[in-house]
Amino acid sequence: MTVSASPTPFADLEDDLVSGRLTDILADIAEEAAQLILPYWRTGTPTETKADHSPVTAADRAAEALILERLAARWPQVQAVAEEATAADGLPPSVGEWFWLIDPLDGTKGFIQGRESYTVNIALVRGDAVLAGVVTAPALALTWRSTTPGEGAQRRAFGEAWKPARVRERPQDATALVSHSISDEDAERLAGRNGCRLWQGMDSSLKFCMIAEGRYDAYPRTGPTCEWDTAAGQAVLEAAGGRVVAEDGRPLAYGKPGFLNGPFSAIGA
Ligand SMILES: Nc1ncnc2c1ncn2[C@@H]1O[C@H](COP(=O)(O)O)[C@@H](OP(=O)(O)O)[C@H]1O
Ligand SMILES: [Mg+2]
Repeated sequence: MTVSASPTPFADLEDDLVSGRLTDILADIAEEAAQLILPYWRTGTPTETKADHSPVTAADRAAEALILERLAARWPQVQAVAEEATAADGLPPSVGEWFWLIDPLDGTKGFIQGRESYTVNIALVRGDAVLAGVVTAPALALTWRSTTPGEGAQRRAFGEAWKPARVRERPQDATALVSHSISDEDAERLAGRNGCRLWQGMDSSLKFCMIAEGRYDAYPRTGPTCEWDTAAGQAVLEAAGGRVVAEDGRPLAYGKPGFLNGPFSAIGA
């Protein structure tokens, strides 16, 4: 008698991950969300304030609803942890081995002020490690993704073919990216601590992608972020040859209490 192992509920998800189909599909979903967001940008869309005092708009909510619907249709077995659902309904009491981390609109403050660097983020986590991710910048019409594990990162302009994305060797005048929410003094200190003479402010997870494509060298962060702010960017940057390390020197881990990150440094080469 032959006994065949019954496939786990996650076998097709793993197949999609290993074949690279997963981030093909995630990229299409993120770009579809971008098309929902763009009509709200620079049109004076009303802003509400969430319980944590951070801003939210109808664009955040519409994009998240679309992403959750698309993910559930294709992979109904995978739990989703998403910024706006969490803000409305509270944190899930627990997560399974596999889960999505979704930030439908990262860099909302900049989005409201009409800046270009806001992003759509979808990442797949297994245990405490991020395995795959996609970041789309609607206003720039660009998407970055991790590919089959071990096969690098890619970037595409909307409607065009994927091209490889890779971190650069550190130049003489290495440049750090930092959040707009910190002071110039803190930016200079953090950049110096990461071996960068220069620094520039930028919103959202775009910072990870700019390092992943070899335009900048580091993104030090001491202020709090949520796991959905970093997971997709970390997957892209790691695939591109970079690292995102917590204070203990290990890769930034996921599924932590409250889905809250401590300080970290994202580093290119
Ligand atoms: N006190 C806090 N706790 C948790 N996350 C915070 C925070 N203050 C800022 N953030 C996160 O930092 C993100 C902005 O990062 P940056 O300054 O690099 O653009 C915000 O994402 P959203 O714009 O999605 O709310 C928000 O989630
Ligand atoms: Mg965010």
